[in-house]
Amino acid sequence: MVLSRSPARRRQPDNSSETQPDVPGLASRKAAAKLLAAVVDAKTPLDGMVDAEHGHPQYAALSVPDRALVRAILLSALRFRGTIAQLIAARLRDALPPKARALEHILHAGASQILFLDVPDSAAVDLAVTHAKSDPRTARFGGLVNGLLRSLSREKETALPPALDRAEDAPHWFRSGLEAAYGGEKARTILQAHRVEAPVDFTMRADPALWAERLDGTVLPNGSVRVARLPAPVPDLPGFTEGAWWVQDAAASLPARLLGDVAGLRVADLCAAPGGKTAQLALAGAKVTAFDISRSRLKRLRHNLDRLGLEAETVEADILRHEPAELFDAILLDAPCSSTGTVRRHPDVPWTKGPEDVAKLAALQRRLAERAVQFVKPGGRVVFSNCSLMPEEGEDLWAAFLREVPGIEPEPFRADEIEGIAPFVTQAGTLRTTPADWFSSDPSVSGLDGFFAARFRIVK
Ligand SMILES: C[S@@+](CC[C@H](N)C(=O)[O-])C[C@H]1O[C@@H](n2cnc3c(N)ncnc32)[C@H](O)[C@@H]1O
Repeated sequence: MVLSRSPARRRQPDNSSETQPDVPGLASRKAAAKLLAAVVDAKTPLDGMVDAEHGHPQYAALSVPDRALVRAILLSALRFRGTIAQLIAARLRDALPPKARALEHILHAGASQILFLDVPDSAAVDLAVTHAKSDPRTARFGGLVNGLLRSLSREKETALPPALDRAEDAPHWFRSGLEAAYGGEKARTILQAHRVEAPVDFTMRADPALWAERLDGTVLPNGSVRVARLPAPVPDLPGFTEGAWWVQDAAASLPARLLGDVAGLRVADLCAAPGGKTAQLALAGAKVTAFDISRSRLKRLRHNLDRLGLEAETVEADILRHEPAELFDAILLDAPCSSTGTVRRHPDVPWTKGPEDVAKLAALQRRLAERAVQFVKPGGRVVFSNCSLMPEEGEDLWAAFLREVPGIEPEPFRADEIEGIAPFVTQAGTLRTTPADWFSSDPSVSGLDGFFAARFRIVK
């Protein structure tokens, strides 16, 4: 079915939803389209907008179940953005005009529900139509929204599988970056993994086997426990209140361990919040000082450590300016990055970031890594890490750092340092994980966050 846009009508737009605020389900659909616009058009990260306390007002005004629905609509709309765009385009005679942004977001939010969510198609269509009619920018497209989404609902069984095969669900800059870094085949596996919600990994204070049983998970080679889908919100799971574990992707648990035996050492965690790696270092017996530039994130770190019954000194500071009173025995620098390694959890990342952000963040990381050198005693170790998949923030940055920064020498990782890491240790002795790693026949328990890590020692 091919639809064309209906001609503009003279009559005033129907603002019925403004005057009928209690059309059930309408507020959540409006919030979904609004937040989709904020991500795609204004490049606003989703996390802040769906924050329980400080989220977008339209989101914050919703009930808890409606918020969950909005998040689900957005996650699918972003994970399958190319597929949805292709299925919409196939049902239009003319491409949507570039200015029809509001209409595009209503269609994408509606299609996300019809194709990927357990929402009755009729409700998804009717609410999208009501939404379109209620907005002066889209009021005249009510008929188009109705026809297009109904056609999608009728034809989805046959239309979706080939569209999934054909469509590219990531923007060009991101796909080409992955292809250049990992080659076509691995890039495709990574992009495929990005369509599936990541499993949840836990780092245990002790006894992973016992907790794997209690949480209905499995113990991974590195000792993390993996659960495909949580049966309840994290604070309601067994072990939360007593601080038996914390949520941490298995790949994110590796950098702190690659500092080696830190028992009794003074260790600085230079970009520490919210504190997953600080907790590991404290648990391993280090005397940890956790630095972070963000007061609110440090507050979260302290809250997390309190729950876990672990201790660390916390310092709110910009480490580009801060001068340590005393040098440390070892440093962990888990630097701010493009977060392109966490797309399974944050499918907005490829749409809110671009190559210019990667370049800026790589430059910042280089400055932070140079500062790290100033925090550590001669002979001390530094592990640098981040959750980016882009070599500009990883392998390339590391090669330039080694060439250009005096007074350091690399300390390559060994394949047997931590059980299970052998496949991730590169020829250069760095660590590289991707969502295509630890891939099994069941995608819901496969993959790792994308991480880069490297280690050096101060020789001055
Ligand atoms: C990737 S996150 C760290 C995650 C943390 N290591 C963990 O495992 O939970 C990066 C952190 O760096 C902090 N940060 C960014 N620039 C900084 C700076 N100049 N000085 C100190 N902290 C900084 C951010 O506030 C953020 O909390």
